[in-house]
Amino acid sequence: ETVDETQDLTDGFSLVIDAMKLNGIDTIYGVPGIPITDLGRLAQAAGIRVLSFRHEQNAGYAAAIAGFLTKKPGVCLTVSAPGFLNGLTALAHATTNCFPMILVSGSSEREIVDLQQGDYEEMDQLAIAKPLCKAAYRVLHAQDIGIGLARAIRAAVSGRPGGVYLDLPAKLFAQVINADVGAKSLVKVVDAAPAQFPGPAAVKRALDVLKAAKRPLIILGKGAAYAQADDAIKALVEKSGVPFLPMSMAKGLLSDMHPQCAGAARSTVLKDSDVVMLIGARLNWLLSHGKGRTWGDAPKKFIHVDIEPREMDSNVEIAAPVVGDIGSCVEALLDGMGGSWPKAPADWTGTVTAKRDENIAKMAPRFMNNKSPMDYHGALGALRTIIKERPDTILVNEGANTLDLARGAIDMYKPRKRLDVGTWGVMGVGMGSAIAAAVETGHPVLAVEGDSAFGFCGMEIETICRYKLPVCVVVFNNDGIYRGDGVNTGGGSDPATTAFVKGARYDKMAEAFGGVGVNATTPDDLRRAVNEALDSGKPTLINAVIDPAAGAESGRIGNLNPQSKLRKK
Ligand SMILES: Cc1ncc(Cn2c(C)c(CCOP(=O)(O)OP(=O)(O)O)sc2=O)c(N)n1
Ligand SMILES: Nc1ncnc2c1ncn2[C@@H]1O[C@H](COP(=O)(O)OP(=O)(O)O)[C@@H](O)[C@H]1O
Ligand SMILES: [Mg+2]
Repeated sequence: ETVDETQDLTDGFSLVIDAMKLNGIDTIYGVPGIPITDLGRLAQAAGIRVLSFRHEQNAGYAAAIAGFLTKKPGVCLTVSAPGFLNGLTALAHATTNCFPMILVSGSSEREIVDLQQGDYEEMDQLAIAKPLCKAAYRVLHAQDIGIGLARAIRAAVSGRPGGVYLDLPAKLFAQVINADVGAKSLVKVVDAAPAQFPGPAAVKRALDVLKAAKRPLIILGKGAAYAQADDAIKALVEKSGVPFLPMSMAKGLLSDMHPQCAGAARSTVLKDSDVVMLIGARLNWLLSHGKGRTWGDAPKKFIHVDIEPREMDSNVEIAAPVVGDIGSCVEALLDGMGGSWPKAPADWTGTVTAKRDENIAKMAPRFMNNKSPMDYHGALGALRTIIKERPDTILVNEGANTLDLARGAIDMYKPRKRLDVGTWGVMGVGMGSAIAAAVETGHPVLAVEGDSAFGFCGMEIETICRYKLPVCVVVFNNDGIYRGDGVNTGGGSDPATTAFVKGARYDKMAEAFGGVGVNATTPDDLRRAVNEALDSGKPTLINAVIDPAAGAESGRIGNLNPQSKLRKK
């Protein structure tokens, strides 16, 4: 395009910002630096909220969770090479968890990279990103920025949501074109995530299988939470009368207190059910691949509702695949059920409810203990009460024991209020998730972190203080990974490989940045400090002292760890 200098002009910086605003992208999570420092400044000046983090991985986790919460792609902006690489973990995490996110990274000049002539932060970022995300695009000309961003948005949210990489070489930003040419080049994406309806035959087949069930179960996954088809899902569960099992980030879709919730009877319903309807949940390692002891010997029939056709038969035969977006699929199932539908057999629902109530009663006393130093259940007893009293609070959770025990201990009452490590079990998602949850929803956030998990992202406490976000972080400090009483069997002076400084005071970190720091040694201390934080909305970091001997190696998944057979007893 020749540029007519007598006319209004625009440039790459402005076109990126205009394309984002045109498509409703109002927030960017990132870390400034060459070549995108000015892009961040100009975006902020143009009214986009630009949040600067201390490490790109946390900005990426924030963008991923923003995508999960809003169904619009969360945007993470990084510098080239090292910044891009730091963002990649989050991009791969978003893709694995089906969260829509766009990693936008500045990059080096193609001519120099492709001749490997040693550019500043030289790296072929597009090639490196491709295997780790849903789609990856690079834009070389200013007039292609509009279509480039449009493609990235559609790729992120359509079909199975996921991570997308958008590569913007440094030279692109200062390119100048005529403003009218620029304006015409922008694309406002129409219907980015089109409804995808299931075939009538698939719906009928699924309902026939469900109707014939003697011991049916519905499993709700984070895809069902993401779909924001809350009323339809509730209607399906209640019309069918089938017990439901929420996966971690689907908790609260229907309250954990709902009479059909089988969360506390998980082992029973997985083992004894004869028909299982999966809604936005994969039969991956979290559900033992649909095979083995967990699922008992009785033959099972699976109904699988998912937008990704290739997910069907991924692990076990699917008797009734229902492929489409969850909202459309659940509406179609409800229509197919017509006016009246036989409730799930009473002997089955009775068995499930009895088992659930028995397990809840067994656990109850453990949450009442007032031990000091606290054990997990004593500390969680304080927190579960607070979430029950404050159901709008968003709960962020990571760790091993801190994650596994909190998942079952803290009931959730509303959809998309529990944000945790997701499918990979990656440590370090906590602070980014907490920041995005506060920014995107305005609700107060309670982040319950193992001390090791917190260590991966703890520097973002400064970010939380800087933006004055209503985030209360509770570090379950058991002096280590899994436990704090490990021993260096080599007899040297080094501590055990899983140990941390004994009696560390994480709360003092908050004071460094003007936040509130509290050291809590009893459940009452913890309850008081969290309530004060949630009432004040002030950034707060609570060091909850947990008994170093209270945890189990790798929480609930120790069986995944290979053990040496030759190890001396
Ligand atoms: C990025 C990363 N590194 C390491 C791990 C391995 N890992 C690690 C390091 C965990 C931390 C557990 O310690 P914690 O202090 O966070 O929790 P508890 O001590 O309460 O169990 S849980 C876990 O799977 C991981 N999942 N992700
Ligand atoms: N809008 C949607 N409609 C249908 N399926 C969806 C939608 N969004 C995500 N999914 C699907 O939801 C599933 C989420 O599964 P998973 O991450 O394993 O959940 P969980 O770990 O909670 O069981 C993925 O297979 C994904 O394709
Ligand atoms: Mg720990």
